[in-house]
Amino acid sequence: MELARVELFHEEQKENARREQYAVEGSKENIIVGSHVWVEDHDLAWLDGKVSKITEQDAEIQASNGKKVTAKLSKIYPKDTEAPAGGVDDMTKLSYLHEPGVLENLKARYELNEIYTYTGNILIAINPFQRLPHIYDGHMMQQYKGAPFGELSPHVFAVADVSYRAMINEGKSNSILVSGESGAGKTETTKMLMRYLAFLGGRVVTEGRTVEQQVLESNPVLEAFGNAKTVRNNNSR
Ligand SMILES: Nc1ncnc2c1ncn2[C@@H]1O[C@H](COP(=O)(O)OP(=O)(O)OP(=O)(O)O)[C@@H](O)[C@H]1O
Repeated sequence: MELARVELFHEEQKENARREQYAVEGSKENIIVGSHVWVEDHDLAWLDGKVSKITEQDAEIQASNGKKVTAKLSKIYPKDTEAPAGGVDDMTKLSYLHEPGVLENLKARYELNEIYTYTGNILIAINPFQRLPHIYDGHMMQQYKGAPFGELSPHVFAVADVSYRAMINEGKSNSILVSGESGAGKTETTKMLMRYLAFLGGRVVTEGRTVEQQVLESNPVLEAFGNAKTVRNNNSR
């Protein structure tokens, strides 16, 4: 799973953007025989299962794939059995904000082609490795225009919109930070941000073409400089 994280920075929101993450490790207080848990797995990253026995600091887990695993209590994490099957659109709604819980939520959404998920006002984007034109078309841009943040499904347009509005209303500079490993989708995400910002502000026509057209047409030229094919990305910059 390739992840890109889009962070929105705004003077007053800088602190909020760094929401404290907490991990709920297993202990004798929150894990008993019969508890549903996550345990690390060499091949699958995380396996879910049910605790069948507890001895001193260890737990024996009957995993859902049939494996029997023994792990330290501090290395297992409680699983929320009531989490919605399709995941939640904001990770702050999860009962347990730990790695397996977060990954399971992103996986559930990805399987439904929901590539965007919020964690507060941070947007997590998962590379779909396929074109999803319907989520970036003109109708979609129109929908996000002026919509309060969090009202519509998580989207890169929502991040661009709130940033643009803050700049206009408060007259302050705003930055959007796009981070992620090679091939995660930073360039594609940035293109969508630029397209949306150009859509909002680029209606002035000069020499027969709108600023929107001119900004977007400059993209392939800029991409041509320093472009390379790497193991992780055919279009790396
Ligand atoms: N939102 C998306 N929709 C469709 N395809 C995407 C999307 N995001 C990424 N991709 C696909 O993944 C490929 C790699 O993405 P991209 O070039 O944006 O990665 P990157 O994070 O900028 O990588 P690098 O750091 O190596 O430059 C794209 O060429 C595209 O095929």
